[in-house]
Amino acid sequence: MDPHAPLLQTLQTLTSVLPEKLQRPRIGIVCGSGLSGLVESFREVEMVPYENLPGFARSTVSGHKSALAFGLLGEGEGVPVVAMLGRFHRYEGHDFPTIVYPIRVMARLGVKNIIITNAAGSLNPSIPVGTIVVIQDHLALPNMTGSNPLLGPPTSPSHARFLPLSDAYSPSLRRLAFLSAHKLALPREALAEGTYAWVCGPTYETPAEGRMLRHAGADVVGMSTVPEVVVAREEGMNVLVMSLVTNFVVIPERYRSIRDEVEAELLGKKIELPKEDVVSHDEVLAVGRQKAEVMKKLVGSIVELIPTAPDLQ
Ligand SMILES: O=P(O)(O)O[C@H]1O[C@H](CO)[C@@H](O)[C@H]1O
Ligand code: HPA
Repeated sequence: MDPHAPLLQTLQTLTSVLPEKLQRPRIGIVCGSGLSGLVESFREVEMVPYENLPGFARSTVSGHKSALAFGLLGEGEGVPVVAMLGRFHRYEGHDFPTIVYPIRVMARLGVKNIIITNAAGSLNPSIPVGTIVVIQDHLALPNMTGSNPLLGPPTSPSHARFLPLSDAYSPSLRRLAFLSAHKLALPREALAEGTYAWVCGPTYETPAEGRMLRHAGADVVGMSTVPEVVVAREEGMNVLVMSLVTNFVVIPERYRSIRDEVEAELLGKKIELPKEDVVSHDEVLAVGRQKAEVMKKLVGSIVELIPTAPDLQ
């Protein structure tokens, strides 16, 4: 896809269907697997299906809708926001310009701060299922091995050819996440800080892959987000990422030994086997549903605080 061609048409379509007060959202939100319910706290919502928007693909993953939601969030007049109800993943077969197209649209609508959510597996024994991890850094094997979302000519002459990512995750926005958790009286363990590993998917990790990512310093792993972060940074946005831990990545301390089992069997002995978990997308969506309310409140509170932070304007 030529990423430039439809941008103007997309913007014209949005201007023609949206009331004026929703046309310049200040904050963008990306809803992860099972997290599209974030839109329930918006007021004066206008939904624009992706199929009506030139340049937009359709999401094919359950737990992801296919619409942009515009609305007002927070007390008083409310802050104009736009949310992606459904994102695009590389494993769906979308190319990178398509995956990040909605982020480029948000940037042209005037979004300066973006809150990206996702569902992720925990690699860290001290980060249990249900925790919301405020991402401080990422580990992107695809970026390092030839599948970087910025491959190819820059989409604008104003974009840096070599984008620094050491400052990708805004400390000011991360601060607002923890302040919000305090304001909402969430228990301390509801939130954690950590590093997100991006894998292509759609396979979940083997134990050896999970172990490698853990040893490499990742706390959670998922199949999205990093392309959006990279492009949001290229477009000059401040980025906050919050991962909801929906499952543990299976990393057994030692492998079940089939040889031991056979040898024991031959000696007439029985070996007690530990139960081995297998992750499923249904499990991922179920935890999303359980934690929808907390995530909604947290995002709502952060959105309300952003206009009060001078360095985020
Ligand atoms: O990252 P999001 O879109 O929240 O979804 C996560 O959940 C799916 C796997 O269950 C994958 O798409 C993974 O990336
Ligand atoms: N691995 C990769 N992506 C995921 C996982 C996981 O365990 N859980 C949710 N998204």
